[in-house]
Amino acid sequence: MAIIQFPKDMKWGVATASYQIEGAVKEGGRGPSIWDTFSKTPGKVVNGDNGDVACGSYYKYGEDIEIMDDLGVDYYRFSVAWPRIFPNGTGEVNQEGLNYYHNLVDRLLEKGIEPMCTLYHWDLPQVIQDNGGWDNRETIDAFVEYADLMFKEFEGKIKYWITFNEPWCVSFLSNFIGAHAPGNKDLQLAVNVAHHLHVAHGKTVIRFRELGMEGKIGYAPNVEWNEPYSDKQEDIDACNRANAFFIDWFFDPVFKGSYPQFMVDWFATKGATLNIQDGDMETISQPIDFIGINYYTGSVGRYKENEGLFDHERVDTGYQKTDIGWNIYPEGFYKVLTHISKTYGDVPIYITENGSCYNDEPENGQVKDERRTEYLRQHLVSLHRAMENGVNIKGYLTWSLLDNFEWAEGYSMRFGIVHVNYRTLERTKKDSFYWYKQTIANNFFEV
Ligand SMILES: CCOCCOc1ccc(-c2cn(C[C@@H]3NC[C@@H](O)[C@H]3O)nn2)cc1
Repeated sequence: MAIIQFPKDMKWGVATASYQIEGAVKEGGRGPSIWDTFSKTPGKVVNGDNGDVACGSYYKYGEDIEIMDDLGVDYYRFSVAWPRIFPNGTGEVNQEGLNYYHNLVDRLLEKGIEPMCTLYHWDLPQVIQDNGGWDNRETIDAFVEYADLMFKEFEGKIKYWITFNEPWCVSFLSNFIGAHAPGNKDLQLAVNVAHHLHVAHGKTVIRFRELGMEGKIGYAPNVEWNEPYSDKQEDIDACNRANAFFIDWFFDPVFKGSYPQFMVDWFATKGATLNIQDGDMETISQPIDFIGINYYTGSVGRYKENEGLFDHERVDTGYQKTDIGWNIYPEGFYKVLTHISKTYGDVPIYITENGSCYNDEPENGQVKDERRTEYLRQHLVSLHRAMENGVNIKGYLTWSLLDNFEWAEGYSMRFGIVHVNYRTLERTKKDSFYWYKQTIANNFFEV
């Protein structure tokens, strides 16, 4: 048996998001979000599921925190629902919404758990969407107004801030592929949205610095790794494009102050151009304190003319898959982390999401989810290997604490280390929960 030992200052945690766990969508003064609209649109979400109740965490957050206390986490990454704070997106502030998050944060701090707050995890106020959403540059300032209020309100309590979760999902998945809210299918729109998210991120970092806030700020892109099927240049180029879709497009503006030219040119051939205003790139590339990396999967890929957006196809080389159909590819975790470190420097990295979908159900009060434990084990081995190779990893937060509303998959797909009965809202700690608890306590595990 080998021991995988993590550094003494390694931080461990769990992650969730507001629309996926809170429920109480019409309570506490909350206004509607685009996910309330999208989930109620027939055909958009499996089984017509929605976040009306979810895990009931608006009322059960105390129980969730007791579970986290038992788990022994250092950090809890959650998101704030913008429409709980500004029901109409801007203007009048909803004190009940602020009170909810104060109660949550205060309870976390009582337990010695560090809150890591995501300001935007996809639940855009519907009123903002009605005014053009992220395609409208006015939304940038609306977001900065929201962030400014949150910084001031939670000063001294929240010390880790994430501006945007997975800008690739907010832009391309939601406005080009159309699988997530608001469900547009327009490449130019998606490119506009991505740019406006970047500008909003940069302006928020500037505001954070102007306020002289104690704490750290970053953002949390989702990445995958596409490995060339062969050493043929066309396969390498195709995978470079696929990787740039998730990585370069969202890292270069922040860390280099420019978009990757080969991708700008490629998008131009597809009819999508960048609409950059004076000062935008300087705004976007404000130095940040950390970056959150969300990694789930990857693939071997190769060139295929006229296939998809990038003349690129995934090759099924026999990787096992999770219950949501994603490849189990721990090698890709190591490769993407070493690529990011080599390309963008020594920026402190928190793994803000990594986890797997397995739909095991309780039997006699136990959930035997050995496959999830094996996924965790394999990916933590890759993480450790990346750290041994110099990648500046500060912490690991698994997705997710709870089974929850998995967007277009609804409640059909379970990512939690704790099972949720969506009829009774009963929580059941899975076997993976106990393995993760032991790993956190030991700061090592055996392979
Ligand atoms: C080519 C067509 O493809 C259609 C679907 O394409 C995707 C891609 C990626 C995802 C996806 C979902 N998650 C997990 C979430 N991360 C944030 C948190 O809220 C988790 O619930 N990460 N990526 C979904 C769908």
